[in-house]
Amino acid sequence: MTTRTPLMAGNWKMNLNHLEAIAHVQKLAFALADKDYDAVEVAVLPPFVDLRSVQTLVDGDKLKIKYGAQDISAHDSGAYTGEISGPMLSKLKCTYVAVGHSERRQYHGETDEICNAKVKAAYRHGITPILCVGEGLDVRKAGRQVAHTLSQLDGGLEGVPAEQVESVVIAYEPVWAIGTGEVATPDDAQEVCGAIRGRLAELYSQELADKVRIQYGGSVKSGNIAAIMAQPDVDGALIGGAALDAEEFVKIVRFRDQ
Ligand SMILES: O=C(CO)COP(=O)(O)O
Repeated sequence: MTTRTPLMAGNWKMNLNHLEAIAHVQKLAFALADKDYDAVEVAVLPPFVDLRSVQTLVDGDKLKIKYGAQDISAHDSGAYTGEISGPMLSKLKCTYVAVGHSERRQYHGETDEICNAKVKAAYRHGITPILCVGEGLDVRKAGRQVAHTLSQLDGGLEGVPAEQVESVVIAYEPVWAIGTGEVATPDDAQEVCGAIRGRLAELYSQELADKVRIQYGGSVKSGNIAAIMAQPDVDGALIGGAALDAEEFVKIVRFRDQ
């Protein structure tokens, strides 16, 4: 059985300008100790305009915090007004990029095909995609959460070779649990995260599936993270609101102490 280092990633969404970003990362760096990073990988996903400031801070102070973007263009350059490309993100040394967050799917019409092109764009430029999947409330009520989420997984990874997929991060974020305070139960999280690993084993191999980190996201807080992390197929969290409070985020990183 492969040991997977949990990944705690803060998705700041459209919060914190570049000055606030510096102050926030400094707070995290001050609070986190070397031993925290031995047990957990810590990452932040700030808005695009903050990335240069975060990079300068992380590089200059040799911080162990990783960072990445919240989106990537499927295209590498050209007439795509408002888009940010893989080459731009890799030049800023982004480790991660979120792909297909439910807010992008919902408000920006991102389909599985678009997400798939973005996953491929990330890999073309050495950036690890965090592919976000998860069902809305109607699908959950109909009991179709596993089928729905696996079809987003299939669509997002279509044609991506095993040597790339083994490094992918999958974030299971049930839409009804995002920003609502309505956290999925640990069993709900395990049901779908376990099914995702099962599908990866079917599509690729058990060995590959055992390497892939699967995060849970949706109203994660210091008070519920330990129970979620106790599930065998949950390898970290994608944290929205609670990641904007440095103290709370550090407590989540230290979930073993909760
Ligand atoms: O969407 C999320 C992270 O990507 C979850 O957001 P909340 O933690 O605010 O529910």
